[in-house]
Amino acid sequence: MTQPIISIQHLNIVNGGTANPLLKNVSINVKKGEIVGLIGESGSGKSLTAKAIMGLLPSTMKVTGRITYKGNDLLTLPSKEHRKLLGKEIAMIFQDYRGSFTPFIKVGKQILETICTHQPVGKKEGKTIALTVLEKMGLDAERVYRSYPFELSGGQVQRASIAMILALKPSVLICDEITTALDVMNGERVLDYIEKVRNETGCAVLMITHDLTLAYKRTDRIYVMHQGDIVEEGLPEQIRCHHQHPYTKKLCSCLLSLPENQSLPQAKVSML
Ligand SMILES: Nc1ncnc2c1ncn2[C@@H]1O[C@H](COP(=O)(O)OP(=O)(O)OP(=O)(O)O)[C@@H](O)[C@H]1O
Repeated sequence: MTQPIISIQHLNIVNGGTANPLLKNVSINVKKGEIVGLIGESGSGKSLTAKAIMGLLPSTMKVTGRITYKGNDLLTLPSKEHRKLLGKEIAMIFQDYRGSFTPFIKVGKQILETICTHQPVGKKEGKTIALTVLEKMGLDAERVYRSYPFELSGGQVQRASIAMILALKPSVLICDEITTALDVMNGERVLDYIEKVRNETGCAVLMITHDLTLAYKRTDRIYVMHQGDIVEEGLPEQIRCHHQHPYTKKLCSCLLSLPENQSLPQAKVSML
């Protein structure tokens, strides 16, 4: 059986001075080449799980358990060693993209610097990689490359920040609600490209989302999180049709109540 590339075991997080744990005994495994969904309502602990992997939790939080990556426990790894893994090996696309770029440095320069820091390439090759990924995100690559972040729309900045991370081709990619700021077509385009990168590089993807449809369509396996607990895990179809936990049932009932087969009244559409 293939071993997970990243394994979270019995992760508990308590915020200093409070009794209620924010995460309770969370265990999640992601194998090479797998896209794993982590779904749950707002505040259930999805982002804290991601931040624990990235070593980005506030120092006030007390963390126990293990997060194993290539034999290292990320929770006990010295922060200098942990930081070395970020980018090329473990990368995260954040829900809040606004901090991805420094406002007064052109987007292209920032992407190029990131690529050249993490990949053994020179500036010329780095620029070609940057332009290619920007184009894959459906952007006017040349224009975005020479723009300042404030000259772009929110969705364009988000796609440029996703391009910057995907250019690094990490072994583990964490995506935290990455399509929330995007329109449907661009969201699909970004997810298609992530799938392509996964197929080409075999990277492991942890896809955090509260969008059940996205999780069903785009992941190989799903974990359901509720109030800091993993309450269910399985294949998308198992979660959809054979769930056991009352919370998963509640989640799925929202999706299944969509009027999929209902005959809708004929609407008149006029072409302009
Ligand atoms: N810096 C912090 N200090 C104290 N509590 C925090 C902090 N960050 C998050 N929390 C708490 O931890 C819990 C889980 O938060 P988390 O951000 O992981 O939720 P989430 O599932 O990602 O939600 P969303 O889908 O809204 O992003 C919440 O109760 C939240 O209030």
